Amino acid sequence: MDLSLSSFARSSIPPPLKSCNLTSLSNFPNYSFKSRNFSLTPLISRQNRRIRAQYSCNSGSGGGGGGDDDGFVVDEVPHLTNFLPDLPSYPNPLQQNLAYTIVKKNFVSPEDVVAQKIVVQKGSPRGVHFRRAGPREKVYFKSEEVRACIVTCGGLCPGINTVIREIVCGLNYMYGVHDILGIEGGYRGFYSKNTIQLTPKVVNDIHKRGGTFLRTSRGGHDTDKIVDNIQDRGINQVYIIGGDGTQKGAALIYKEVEKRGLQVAVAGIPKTIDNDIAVIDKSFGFDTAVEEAQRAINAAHVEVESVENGVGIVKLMGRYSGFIAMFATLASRDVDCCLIPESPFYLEGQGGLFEFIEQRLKENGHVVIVLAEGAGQEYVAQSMHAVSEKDASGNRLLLDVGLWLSQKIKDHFTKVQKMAVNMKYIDPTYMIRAIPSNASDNIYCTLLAHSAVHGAMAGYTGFTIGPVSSRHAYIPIDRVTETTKTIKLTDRMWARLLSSTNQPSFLKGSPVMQERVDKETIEMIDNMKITSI
Ligand SMILES: Nc1ncnc2c1ncn2[C@@H]1O[C@H](COP(=O)(O)OP(=O)(O)OP(=O)(O)O)[C@@H](O)[C@H]1O
Ligand SMILES: O=P(O)(O)OC[C@H]1O[C@](O)(CO)[C@@H](O)[C@@H]1O
Ligand SMILES: [Mg+2]
Repeated sequence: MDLSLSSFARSSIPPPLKSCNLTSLSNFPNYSFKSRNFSLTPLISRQNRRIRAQYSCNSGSGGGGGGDDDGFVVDEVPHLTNFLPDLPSYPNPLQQNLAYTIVKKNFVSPEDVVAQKIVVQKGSPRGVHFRRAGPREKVYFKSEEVRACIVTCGGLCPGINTVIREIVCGLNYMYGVHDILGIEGGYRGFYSKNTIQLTPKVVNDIHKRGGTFLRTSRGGHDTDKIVDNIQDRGINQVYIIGGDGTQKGAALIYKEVEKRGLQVAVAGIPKTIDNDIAVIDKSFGFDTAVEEAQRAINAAHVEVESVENGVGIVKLMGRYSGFIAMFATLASRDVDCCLIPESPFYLEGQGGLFEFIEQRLKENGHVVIVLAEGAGQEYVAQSMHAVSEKDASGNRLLLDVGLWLSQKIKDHFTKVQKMAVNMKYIDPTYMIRAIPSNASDNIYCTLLAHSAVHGAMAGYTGFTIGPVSSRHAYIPIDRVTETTKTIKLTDRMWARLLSSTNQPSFLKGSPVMQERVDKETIEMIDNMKITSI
């Protein structure tokens, strides 16, 4: 009997919850629970995807249940059997795999889920959970019948090649799948290019190189043409590596595949140097990027320390989210000020950037500023009277805030303050993105790739893989695309940064900031004197 959560979802029978003390449940004779009076109501929402099992444990005087509603929610990933109910399953070939036979618990239990929030309060709802990633006892593909393909889309990021390599090797070595195609040059490669055959030998060394072995592109997503091509080529597993835009494209592919009733598993592997993908803890390549950024910050620091009134500016990537800038700043300790898209800043007057620079120059003789590329875009656009341009995927092309800020600082100090500054502007953005992944990212990429392979073989589809609260989980694609992850100015991490650099918070005097952050927070930060300069 299939005890997987998807089978519960399909049959509207909620999963057995070990946390509720139940004795028996006559409605569900196949499951035994330990408790007395119990009633149970499954609620299905979010297009039948999110399964909410509401448990009422009426156990009298504090009988140890989870309260009236313990708010346990599973954010369900689609399964091929949702639209192909007669699909046969097979024993997982990993049962015969030498490496896996010695593992104590070979397969992930179907009931294992990962909690999105791990910090909880007594009595609070148990919250959203995702299906835990890993190999399942049953698979829905015969290895010799699998024809997989891999595509990479969007910008570069350290580690893409490791993910490609590990999908190929994982499919080969764990599942005996030998037919794997590389789609070249992003989504448009499906319908405009020949494929390349990928074998462990072909991909053996690629993790040592930056970039993507399969090449990439922006734009060119045509769902019908892509799915026609998948169908024509007899592809039944699609591995799609890319950022938010790519994952939106993957969701459309999955929906079209479902509409056509094809036995095709669609697996998304989130990639973004900006670390702006929602739900997952961190994206691969991010650590490598932060580490590489240290070299640029260090260079800026060495330069400005060696001259009089040295002002170093380092521009890092981060279109809408300043994660690289924030973490690189926190890691370095040589940075005086970090500017990110989420926190509007201003230059002139009390509490402004110029005042802060002047003070640091007087105190230390130099200042280092780390700037995310998406910061201050509104000012640059105003001063350059620039027309907003877009790339092939529809992303707004950013103006060079680093050049703009360098000029503004030079002008201010020379003309207004009559004080010459020694400006050193470093733009290492592409250098940080184009390198191979470091050791820990390599391990992370391996886990992602293997989890994607296990998920597709187990018949899941329309899913993205990633760590949630430090455990790898299968997440419905639209959960990761519905919002962009940004730095919360009211979170403790940003407070850590402010108290480490002692930079202005720009809360006072910035109408935009006052709109974003509530009055109470402004007062609280003021009282904490983080803004004091
Ligand atoms: N809303 C969408 N629907 C379908 N396809 C999309 C959508 N947005 C983007 N795409 C496609 O996804 C691919 C990559 O998108 P994009 O260039 O925005 O990069 P990305 O995946 O967001 O990665 P990153 O921003 O990290 O570089 C492109 O081929 C683009 O056509
Ligand atoms: O110049 P490209 O390749 O379009 O990429 C630039 C953009 O890609 C990103 O690195 C996201 O992948 C952004 O930070 C950056 O703005
Ligand atoms: Mg994107």
